[in-house]
Amino acid sequence: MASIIENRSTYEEVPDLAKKFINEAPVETGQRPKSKVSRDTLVRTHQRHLKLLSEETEMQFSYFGLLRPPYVWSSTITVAEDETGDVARLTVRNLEDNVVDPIVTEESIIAIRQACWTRLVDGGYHVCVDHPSDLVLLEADDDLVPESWRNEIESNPSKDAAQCKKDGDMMFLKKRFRKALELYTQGLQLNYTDPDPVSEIDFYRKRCGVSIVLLRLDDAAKDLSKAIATHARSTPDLSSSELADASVIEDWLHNRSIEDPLQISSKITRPLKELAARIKFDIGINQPRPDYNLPVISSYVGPLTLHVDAGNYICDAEVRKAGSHGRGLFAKRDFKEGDLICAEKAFVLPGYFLQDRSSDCLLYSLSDGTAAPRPGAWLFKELVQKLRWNPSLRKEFFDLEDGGYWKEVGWDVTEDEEIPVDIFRVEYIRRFNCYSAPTRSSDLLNQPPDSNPELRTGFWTQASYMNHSCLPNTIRTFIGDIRFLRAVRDIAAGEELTNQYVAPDIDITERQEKLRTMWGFECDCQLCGLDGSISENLRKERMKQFEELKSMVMQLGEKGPPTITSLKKIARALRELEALYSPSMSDELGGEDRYATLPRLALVHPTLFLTEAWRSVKNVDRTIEYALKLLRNFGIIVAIEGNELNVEHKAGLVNVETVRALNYLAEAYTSRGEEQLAKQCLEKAKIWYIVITGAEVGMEQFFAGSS
Ligand SMILES: C[S@@+](CC[C@H](N)C(=O)[O-])C[C@H]1O[C@@H](n2cnc3c(N)ncnc32)[C@H](O)[C@@H]1O
Repeated sequence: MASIIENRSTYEEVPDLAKKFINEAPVETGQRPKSKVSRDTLVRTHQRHLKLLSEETEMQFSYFGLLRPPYVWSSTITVAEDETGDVARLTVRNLEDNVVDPIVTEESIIAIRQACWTRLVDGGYHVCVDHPSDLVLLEADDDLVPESWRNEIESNPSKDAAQCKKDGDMMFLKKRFRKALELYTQGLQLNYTDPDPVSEIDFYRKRCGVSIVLLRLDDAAKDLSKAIATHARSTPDLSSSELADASVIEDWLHNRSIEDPLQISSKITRPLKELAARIKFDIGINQPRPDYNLPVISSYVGPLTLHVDAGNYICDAEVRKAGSHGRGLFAKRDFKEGDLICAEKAFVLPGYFLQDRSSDCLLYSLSDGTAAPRPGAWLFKELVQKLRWNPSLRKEFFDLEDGGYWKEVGWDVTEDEEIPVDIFRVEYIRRFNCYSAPTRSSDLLNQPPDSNPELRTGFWTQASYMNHSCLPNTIRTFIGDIRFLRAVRDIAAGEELTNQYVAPDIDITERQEKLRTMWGFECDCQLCGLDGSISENLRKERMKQFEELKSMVMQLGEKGPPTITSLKKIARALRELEALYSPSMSDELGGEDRYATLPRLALVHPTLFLTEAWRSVKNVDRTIEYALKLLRNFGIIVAIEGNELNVEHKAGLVNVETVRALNYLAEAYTSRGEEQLAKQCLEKAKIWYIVITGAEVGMEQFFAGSS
């Protein structure tokens, strides 16, 4: 047990030092501290840190890293003493703490479960609480509070229920949400002594609103159920209805259905109805059909308005065993190219961009030395909090892939037991299953090729069951916090749905290395099977020629608009590289065209360059030739018979470049007067546009001038 004797400060330790202390810890485990820093020294140092933080200067401590204030997000550090007068630094990690609404305030009395000490370089000691539920704030009259401290504690002046409500409202306005909760709870207790249903409903409603803000959805659902049941019991028409039973309402709030068979929404007042809608949305509603007004959703989404009020449509895909790949997501019905297969709202999506390198927070894994910068750390923290406060959401989350962690260290949790929120397990699940997402996938189309698009990292539960393929049959896109999954080609019921975790590197060795280190597997898709079966010599030769071509292209780019001679030179070099994929030129391809329907990744970039270059010099025939080659190198085989365009891509990659290639073809066919072919190219390009952006939004501008 410890008492907070000094105001808070937050900062981080250098992870390597923390690791060193952990390694040395066994020698001192179970002992009382050997050396002590005096209370005065500790408080003085802490005050210096606080001053530095408030002055917003950079700090260089002997045992802390070079950091910028404020460090409120990852851990909270303060000074505490126990009843014997021993003083130590106290670090609490993963607490939903912030400066405006602090949890551990000055003079708080806390009990720590499984308190453990580590030694600091200045000889002082450090109590560390890793799991937020290991820290309990005690009330002044709690039996655990030492006798000697009780006399010093001022007792709370007694209030009546009306005063509690007023003070709670004030705290809510000041964003002191936890204090508001406390006051509403106190008010409710006082209300029991002199029951008044109107006041009771009001307290439950207010407490429910605060819990929603704090993402404590289970608590919010409990309070709203009680508010509705009290309302029903005190309304003559409803007093003997099912609405008077709070457990019926609670089940309805949790059942994820859009159905309302008891007409609960229409029988309650508007404020209660709005809270019910909020809770159901936040827990997750599943709708049976893929009907979304995408232009409207897209229009109000922005960096500060990521959260979309829409239900999930996830019912036409199911989780099943996927052979050696563990579990996977499978189509429950046939889908046509371009169809929406799933739409899912994020379980958690914090607002930080991955590019935000001002790392005032780092999530450091002492076990494998990996470090996640601020957006990853923030995602982890929000996951911990959401799971901690909402036991109803845990089963779904903890069923996900954790790389075998829980199997190794965990135990069987029975149905009636609460699943523990093991923070290491949360972190493993985060690492294997998070996705990066733009605000809107269509925004990415307008960015220059080498720009660094603004992405966030978030977590979608159903998406977490999807396995990777370098030649996927679906593409995921985002509008705000909703993830859409569309079919790249026709998919039959029962087929596994795959997507690309990352775009494949040209070289198979690099490709597999990335998948192995980040997700612990090697890809066995058709392309990896073939690329992996050819000799190292041929692979190296391809890469060598690719690099040479790339530098030719770059040099040309620096010299201004290309000349016809220079383009012909690059086209010659490209033919040599093409030969390395051709059956006739290579014994090891065995005379067979093994790449006949597969992407030839090393050829993609030079072909793209030549397509755009021929278009820029207005050579229509060459533009058509190279646009078709570009599609072919992405594994998309286009056959033209008369006026008919036939596009086959069972193992092809659809992306912005292939949409552009079709657009260039449409343009070129139009200028040759082959309107029918142009129309078919454009129709296909428009379907693929929706596949790669999620919606038709922005399509007109993208294709402007080519129809
Ligand atoms: C996002 S989860 C996908 C769902 C996972 N298969 C499961 O059973 O929960 C990612 C993990 O799935 C496995 N995985 C995904 N794609 C795979 C593939 N192409 N081959 C083998 N394993 C794969 C890897 O273990 C990876 O870490």
